[in-house]
Amino acid sequence: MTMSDDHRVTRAANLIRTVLDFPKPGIRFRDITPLLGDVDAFGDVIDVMAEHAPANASVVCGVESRGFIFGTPLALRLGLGFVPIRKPGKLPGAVVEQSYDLEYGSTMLAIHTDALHPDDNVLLVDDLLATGGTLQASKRLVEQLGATVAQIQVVLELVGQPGRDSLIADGVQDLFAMIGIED
Ligand SMILES: O=P(O)(O)OC[C@H]1O[C@H](OP(=O)(O)OP(=O)(O)O)[C@H](O)[C@@H]1O
Ligand SMILES: Nc1ncnc2[nH]cnc12
Repeated sequence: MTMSDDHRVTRAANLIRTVLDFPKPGIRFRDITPLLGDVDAFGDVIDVMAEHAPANASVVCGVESRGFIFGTPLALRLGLGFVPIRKPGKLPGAVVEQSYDLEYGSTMLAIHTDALHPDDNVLLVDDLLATGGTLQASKRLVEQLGATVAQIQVVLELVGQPGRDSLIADGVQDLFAMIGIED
């Protein structure tokens, strides 16, 4: 069965709204808020993510801020702890940081240095994969702490953007993207 044969995935995909020229001219913004507002569809998305999670995952890491929306319920569903990867200046303890480029800008991400152990197998979660810059930086943060990325999950992949290829070139072997949208 492909993902598009799963009525749960089809319904979720139909609840993603496209907003033209947000936040900058030329960007087709994929807005997940209609999906989040539908409790059945939102619950289905977490179910499908949990069904695809690797059995050896020891912790879920989610990327601020939309990665938190999917990463925290997924962690609870899997019975795992959650580690936030945050934008700069937000985490109070000692951190490691990585800078990265976005489809519409450039910024940094950080993780607490004591958040992961070298034997952790991380399930890394975000809402959307576009250029891949966010998840590449996040993977580097996990690896800077000596842990391993067991799998990356995103709800939405912008097909035609370089994200998938750049993550694969970076050594990602397990990438689950629930919904692909031609960009
Ligand atoms: O693959 P990329 O080109 O890196 O783009 C994907 C990232 O962009 C968005 O986050 P954004 O930085 O807009 O922050 P937000 O989640 O706080 O809205 C999205 O939630 C992903 O994290
Ligand atoms: N086109 C897009 N829509 C929503 N979030 C994004 N993050 C990066 N690109 C995006």
